[in-house]
Amino acid sequence: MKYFSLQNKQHIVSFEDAVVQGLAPDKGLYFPERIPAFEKDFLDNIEKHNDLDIAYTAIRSFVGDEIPEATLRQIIADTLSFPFPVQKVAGDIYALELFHGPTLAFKDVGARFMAGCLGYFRRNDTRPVTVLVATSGDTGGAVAHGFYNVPGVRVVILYPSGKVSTLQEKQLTTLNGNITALEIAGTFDDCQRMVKTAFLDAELQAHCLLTSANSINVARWLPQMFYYLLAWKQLKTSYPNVVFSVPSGNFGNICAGMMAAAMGLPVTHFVASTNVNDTVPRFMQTGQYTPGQATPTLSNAMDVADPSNFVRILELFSNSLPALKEKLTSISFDDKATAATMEQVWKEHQYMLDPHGAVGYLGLQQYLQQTGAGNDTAGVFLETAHPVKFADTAPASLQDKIVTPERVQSLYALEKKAVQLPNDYKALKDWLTAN
Ligand SMILES: N[C@@H](CCOP(=O)(O)O)C(=O)O
Repeated sequence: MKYFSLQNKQHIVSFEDAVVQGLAPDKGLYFPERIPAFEKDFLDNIEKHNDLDIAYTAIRSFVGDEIPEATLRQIIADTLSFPFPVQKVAGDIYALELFHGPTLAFKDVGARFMAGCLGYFRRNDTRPVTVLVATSGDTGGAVAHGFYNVPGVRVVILYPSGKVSTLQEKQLTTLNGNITALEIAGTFDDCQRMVKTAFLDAELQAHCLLTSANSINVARWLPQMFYYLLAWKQLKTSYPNVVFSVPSGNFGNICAGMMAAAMGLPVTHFVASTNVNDTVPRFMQTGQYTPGQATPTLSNAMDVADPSNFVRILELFSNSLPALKEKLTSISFDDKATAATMEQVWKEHQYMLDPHGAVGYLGLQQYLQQTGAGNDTAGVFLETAHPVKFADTAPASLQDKIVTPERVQSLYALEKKAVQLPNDYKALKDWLTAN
């Protein structure tokens, strides 16, 4: 499989180059040259396959022969070492729980898969690589954990000061070792812009080898397809149809699901549920893509005004808005609705939503009501993070009911270590050059 830059289709690279570079030199995201199709027999019998085989079947065409089968299978086994259960919440509504990994968010899958691929590609290379990553909350912790102590790799995480939760900040700032956190006086979009500018800076590139671990990197983006296949495996024998509602910020997760659908996974419809950072819902209505400034919300990991991966979604639909509308609906919800839904779902169904899951639940409910879907349709919202990550901003009535998983209990006592930087690319460049 080869990959082309979405800024210039003539710029074509291997999977390895796409992973190691992260972003094309023209700032374009890489996109696969062709969309492979799942075999009918595989989809018809998906429930008979184990999770590792499903993931291998989904990803192998994208990797081609650039990683030997046994190594790729091992990377997948290391990536998927925790469960991805579909939990019934009410009637035909299900939560696909993606928070059972080490950092309690769905980003663990992409971060671990990418760390495995990068480790393989750099096995004979002694030059250190710097993984540069921008986070609005969850990516940073997952990347820090996934790349912690990986030889020859140093991770630099940019996060918006005062805009991540207490636990998210602890996950980013307490590992130390090969992980450094830069606390930027700006928004996530500012952090993402600084990271993308660094990839275009030839002078900096000559000084240090840089790659990205945001979902702009194909090895972070594509393994997110696994969630949708693993959910379908659990639901297929009970439902002919499935609708996924995906809490969306940088749109990598939903874009991976839509890639799986383009490969043949029978998904009836996708709902991209956002908070008030509604660039995509507005685009779907008006055809105008006008990102403004991000607004801080309860679902902070989705506080993204200019989602990087939306161009990939457009590419999947040959940039046709009418074609995209056939498969995707996008709806935004404010914090008032989010908090009220968290309280209501707990009261009525004893299911503890996190704010991102609550936005996903709201989008699903609205879409199913509007379309009058019957009980032959499983409605699945993605529970992308554990509620404890947002315990400090959860409605007061829920705070003492949120259980802290053992694997993060010790984090609260650890000391935060972060370097404060202004919202200014030159400050980042100077820091990277000096360090
Ligand atoms: N929601 C993200 C923002 C970055 O998204 P990514 O999937 O492109 O890394 C976060 O939690 O940091």
